[in-house]
Amino acid sequence: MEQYWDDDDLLVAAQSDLWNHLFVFLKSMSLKCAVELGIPDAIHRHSGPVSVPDLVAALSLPAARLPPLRRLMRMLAFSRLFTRQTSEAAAGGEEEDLYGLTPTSRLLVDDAGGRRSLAPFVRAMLDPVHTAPCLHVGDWFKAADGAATPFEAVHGSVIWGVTRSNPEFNAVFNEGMAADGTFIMDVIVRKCGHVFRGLRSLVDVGGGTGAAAGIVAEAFPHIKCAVLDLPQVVQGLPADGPVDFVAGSMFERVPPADAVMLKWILHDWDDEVCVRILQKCKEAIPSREAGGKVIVVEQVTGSSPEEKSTEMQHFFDVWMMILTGGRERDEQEWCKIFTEAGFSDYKIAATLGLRSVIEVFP
Ligand SMILES: C[S@@+](CC[C@H](N)C(=O)[O-])C[C@H]1O[C@@H](n2cnc3c(N)ncnc32)[C@H](O)[C@@H]1O
Ligand SMILES: COc1cc(-c2oc3cc(O)cc(O)c3c(=O)c2O)cc(OC)c1O
Repeated sequence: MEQYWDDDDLLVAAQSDLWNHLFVFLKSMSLKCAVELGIPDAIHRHSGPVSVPDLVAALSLPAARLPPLRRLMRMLAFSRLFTRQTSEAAAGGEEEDLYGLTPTSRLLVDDAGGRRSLAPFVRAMLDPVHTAPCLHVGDWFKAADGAATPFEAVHGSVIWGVTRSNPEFNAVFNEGMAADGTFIMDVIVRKCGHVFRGLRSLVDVGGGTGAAAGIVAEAFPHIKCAVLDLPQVVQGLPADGPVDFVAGSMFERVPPADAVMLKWILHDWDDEVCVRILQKCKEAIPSREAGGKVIVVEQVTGSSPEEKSTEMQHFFDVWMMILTGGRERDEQEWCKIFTEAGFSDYKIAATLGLRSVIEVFP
């Protein structure tokens, strides 16, 4: 230890690492700003790399914001959200950096009817309702008031209570989840459509505003698709579309179907509650021989050899700890929950990035 502190190179490297931990939040906050300003859309509309003066004009920003926008764009390009190239100076003019989209910022562009834009997801996750509890995790650890999560300690209610009492946040949250639902279900039906083949009906439990179920209905028109979610989520949604909406609670009754989908639901809850949810799902489906199954879309931690993915899995686990009191699980932990809920077998049908599609059989 002594030796370590005697090495100035290590000392300075440790300080740089500390700064990295300290200021990495500026990455999220600058991303939030870029989405709020609509920078990815503006670059897309320009159909080619764009200078900062052109961006200021396209976004109708005050001229005084030109120098700070240059600095923000330089940082975002360094973080690989945008590309940056220096243009030739026009005769007598100044050199201007030009900014373009990367595959990451392309995900934030609202085209094809907004289908693939993940901008609403960014808005939802970085909404102050979500970020405020992240600033109070230390207080929550020390408090003896019994709040189950930092979210509850700050907002005085679980997240589903806030979506009920705060219509603005309810809309932002549901739009964010729908953006992700459309994005990932498109990939799931392409990459592991066999999971849905042969089904006559499917109910997406906690399926939000029906984005994921809508993709299944579009890809497999013969499957009768329904969504069960809380009243504040499904009320007012169209009754004549490809998906039927049922207002209710998965703790009371799951509508009968060949398959139940649980996408990003179980990680919101502790093991005992997951078992109860799965038991309700099991009551809703026929036997395995008759085609019954539960389709779980969740992370299986430890399944990726990449350090970056593993870091993200830890982030998710802490995110769930802060917001819902849920957790991420490895394969053994999933297996235990499925078995305790009375299921006989499961199969990891595919792993797409950070999430896996798991078929769970009665
Ligand atoms: C994390 S979101 C996931 C939404 C969607 N499945 C997705 O992956 O985008 C959790 C969903 O569970 C719903 N939910 C929470 N409690 C519920 C309950 N008791 N019964 C039915 N849905 C519930 C929420 O309203 C929300 O839509
Ligand atoms: C679907 O991809 C992601 C989902 C989430 C996420 O975020 C929340 C936020 C919240 O207030 C309550 C919740 O129950 C959830 C979720 O269940 C949930 O899955 C977060 C992500 O990145 C941090 C996602 O990529």
